[in-house]
Amino acid sequence: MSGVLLEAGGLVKTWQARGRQVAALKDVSLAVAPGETLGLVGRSGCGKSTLARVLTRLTPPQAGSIRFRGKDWLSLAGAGLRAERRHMQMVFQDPLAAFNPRSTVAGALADPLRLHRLVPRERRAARIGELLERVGLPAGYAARSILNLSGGQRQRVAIARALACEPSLVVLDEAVSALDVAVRSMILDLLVDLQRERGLAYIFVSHDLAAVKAVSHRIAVMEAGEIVETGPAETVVRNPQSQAAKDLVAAVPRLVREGP
Ligand SMILES: Nc1ncnc2c1ncn2[C@@H]1O[C@H](COP(=O)(O)OP(=O)(O)OP(=O)(O)O)[C@@H](O)[C@H]1O
Repeated sequence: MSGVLLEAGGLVKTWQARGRQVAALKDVSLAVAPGETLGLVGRSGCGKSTLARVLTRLTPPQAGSIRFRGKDWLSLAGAGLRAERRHMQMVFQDPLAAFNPRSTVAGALADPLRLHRLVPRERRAARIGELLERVGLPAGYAARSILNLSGGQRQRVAIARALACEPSLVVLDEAVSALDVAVRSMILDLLVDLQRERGLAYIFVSHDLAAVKAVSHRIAVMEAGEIVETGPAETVVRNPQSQAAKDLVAAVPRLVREGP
């Protein structure tokens, strides 16, 4: 893990809501190395999703800079942006919202392969089968409707779709929060395996410190639109410095705090 894959500085995002201004990001800076997982944790409303959306360019910030893979990410446009986008993928809490619900699994996975011309047409079906098997689903699931999958299976398809793009960074926003505990730990194991295998970096956004600690190398703690603490995951959990981190740590079971 050397060098910097993503570097954001001075991000500011203020939402306008019914005549009111909400400062969701006040002056946020962070960096992620290749192959690293940065956990982003904080209580509801602190600005985590806004930060994920700004980093993935779903929402423009009012100020700040982002360098990704050595390029000025916020100034890319047109074909340059389309080409670069595949390197940063996002997985949301509710994958149904990210898929066309009328699509089959194969359709959902074929889109990025076609769009980014990643495999020739005649190899597409085989690649879809490989991707499904890699995330722990039978290749035969390709023919199923997205609607006929469980939440955990849908999240596996969302991960497969991100992988199809061969990204360097995947931003996961509450990606396991809606899953039951057993499925959640299987998906977390899958994410860690994929990272080891492919050198992927993750930004893992969650309000759940236990899940964040399970996968993160470093943790950034957010509070009211600011990152108030960043450090190695073990250090933040064992010896939190900010009040926000102390509150999060106090809310998780002792076993998680003290680790194996
Ligand atoms: N599209 C929007 N329009 C107006 N205000 C918004 C919008 N999105 C977020 N906000 C506001 O910005 C603040 C930060 O919200 P955000 O969703 O980023 O926080 P969060 O930490 O991800 O919270 P949660 O875990 O509850 O999703 C909140 O006060 C929220 O109400």
